[in-house]
Amino acid sequence: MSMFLQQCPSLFTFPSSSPSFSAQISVKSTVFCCLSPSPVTVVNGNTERRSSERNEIRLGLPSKGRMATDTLDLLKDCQLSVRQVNPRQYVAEIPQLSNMEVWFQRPKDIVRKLLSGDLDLGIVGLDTVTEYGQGNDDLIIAHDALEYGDCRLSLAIPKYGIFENINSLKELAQMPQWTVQKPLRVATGFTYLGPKFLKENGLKHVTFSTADGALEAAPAMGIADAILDLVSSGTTLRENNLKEIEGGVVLESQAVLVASRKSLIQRKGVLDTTHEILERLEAHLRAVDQFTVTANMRGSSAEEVAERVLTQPSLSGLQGPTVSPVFCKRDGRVAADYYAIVICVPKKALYKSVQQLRAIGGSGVLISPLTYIFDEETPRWRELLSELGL
Ligand SMILES: Nc1ncnc2c1ncn2[C@@H]1O[C@H](COP(=O)(O)OP(=O)(O)OP(=O)(O)O)[C@@H](O)[C@H]1O
Ligand SMILES: O=P(O)(O)OC[C@H]1O[C@H](OP(=O)(O)OP(=O)(O)O)[C@H](O)[C@@H]1O
Ligand SMILES: [Mg+2]
Repeated sequence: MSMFLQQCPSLFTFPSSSPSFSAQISVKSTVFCCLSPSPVTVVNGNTERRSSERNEIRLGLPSKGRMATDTLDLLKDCQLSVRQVNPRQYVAEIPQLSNMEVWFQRPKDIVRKLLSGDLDLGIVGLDTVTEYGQGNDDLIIAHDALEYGDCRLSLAIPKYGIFENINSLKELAQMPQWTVQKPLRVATGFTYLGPKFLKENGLKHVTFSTADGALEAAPAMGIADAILDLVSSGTTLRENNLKEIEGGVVLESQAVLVASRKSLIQRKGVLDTTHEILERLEAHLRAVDQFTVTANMRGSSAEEVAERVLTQPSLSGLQGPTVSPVFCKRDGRVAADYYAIVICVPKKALYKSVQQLRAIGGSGVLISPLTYIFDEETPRWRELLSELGL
């Protein structure tokens, strides 16, 4: 059967039974159409083979785009380096984690494949999980703050024309211009979250169009009145004469570790592997921007030195200072005139800490970066178990 590429305009109505909300999504996209009279079902994920037939644990990582490198860097920093034979090969391994397959996929496909049971774990932006997960209960955010890929999904309108004095979502909603015949036209790649957000915020007459990128051009091209897209530095909006408005942020996003509830509960080894990944992520992320500071201090006893250290606000460390005697031999006798103190200090307080140490008699200050901070328990592991009812 021959297949050909064709422009297929299609019209989706907003998935709502509410008659007051007249949103429609008109989607013009390039799709594969089949020369067959019978309808074709297209799925992104498992069809025939049962996902439970495999034994390996599968982690989906972004194959390209701005998340790809940062994800590999984070895993490397957690001593979970991904070993990829060559960059065009989509399967890889993490030698530290036995029975683990890494699959490189586009972020949206990671979410789809978690839902279809073809992946067990994934790292993507929260925006992608929320958009493509569509509130599906099978997706669990195991780590919600991997500290990269920061951006927000936000509504933006032109700075000029009828929008010149419009600065909030409320003002936008109250503009008399939007009617059934002439609705507010919003361009967005977020065709689930966009309509949901605007409906929840009382915008009644809205239509949506979509494109795969460069949405910021839509208002100037006359295609849309507003756009709903990701914003990070705000440069793209500014350069295209657009502005964000108060109340227009749909969600704040960053990279997250997401898991399939079914896999966590049913697939052997997934829960243990998730525990290990979570432990390493939390220990590493807690240690980022923290330094160990050691210094010597003259004193009469460990308690006296500790008291002096604790008079300084930047020197309390994680659980208070560690103070240990430094022994030396004097006149044939072993004595401790000096004490070594060890504290953990955040980068931004580093210089202040050194100043405070010196002020109370500290000398020989040594500073080294921290790799991990392992707590007694990983808070997110507790939360995950409780989410799973375990
Ligand atoms: N400007 C940005 N600053 C920071 N993070 C961003 C920014 N834009 C997107 N992201 C994050 O990176 C993720 C991937 O974005 P990226 O642009 O690489 O791929 P994409 O837009 O999903 O695909 P495409 O290659 O089709 O543009 C987004 O889902 C979001 O979480
Ligand atoms: O606030 P800023 O720092 O300017 O970033 C925002 C831009 O980044 C993303 O686009 P991307 O670079 O991914 O291009 P795309 O439109 O092709 O996806 C997003 O869609 C915005 O256009
Ligand atoms: Mg993009």
